[in-house]
Amino acid sequence: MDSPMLEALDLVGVRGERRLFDCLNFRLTPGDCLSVQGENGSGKTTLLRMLAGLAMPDAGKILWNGNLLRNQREDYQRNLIYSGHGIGLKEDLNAQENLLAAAAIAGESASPEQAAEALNEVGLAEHKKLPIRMLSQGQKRRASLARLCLYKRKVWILDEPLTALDKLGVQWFGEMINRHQARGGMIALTSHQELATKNSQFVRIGA
Ligand SMILES: Nc1ncnc2c1ncn2[C@@H]1O[C@H](COP(=O)(O)OP(=O)(O)OP(=O)(O)O)[C@@H](O)[C@H]1O
Repeated sequence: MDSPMLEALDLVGVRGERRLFDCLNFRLTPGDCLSVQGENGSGKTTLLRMLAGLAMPDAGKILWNGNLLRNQREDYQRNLIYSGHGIGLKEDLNAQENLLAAAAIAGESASPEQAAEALNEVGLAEHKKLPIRMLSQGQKRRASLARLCLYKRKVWILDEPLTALDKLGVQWFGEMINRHQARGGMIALTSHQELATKNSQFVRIGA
């Protein structure tokens, strides 16, 4: 297999009594962005968690490079950044410490200088030494997204990455997405806000 590929084949998601989505089919190759759309509670997070290898499909398959994702989760995780609904930061650590801890857990070697540079990129140059609990919601979101600048992974799965970002933040994030696509990265994301992306595929779930 020459280039990476993430594929869903007849994917089904069931929660409780509800069939959230049924027989979804899509394929992401380098430069592609999948935008998952739907109302609150329609199953977007459920789908993204499946694509991140964090939840099992109820039927159908997810393939990574042509093989079942569940049989190669470790390899897949090394290619993935998953950003969930929450910000996933430790409130008592500062942004730089959080970023270095996240990198260590992800098996990435990152120096304090590189972490500081990533935080500069997301506009937190002045705030990187403050405990997360002292940051605004938008600043926390930026600190959480700094991982995308710090380590290079092929697949970004992002659940509501725009939450709490201001206009400039949304613009900056859009540019980052474009750069990732131009480098051959793949993205699956959901957002209740408009985000202009290139090479987008749209999946709408729910009614
Ligand atoms: N473990 C579970 N057991 C039962 N129902 C669940 C479980 N997990 C999620 N659900 C339900 O599945 C539905 C889809 O949830 P999900 O979080 O995927 O929606 P969403 O589209 O991401 O919503 P939002 O836009 O509000 O973030 C919801 O009705 C939720 O209550």
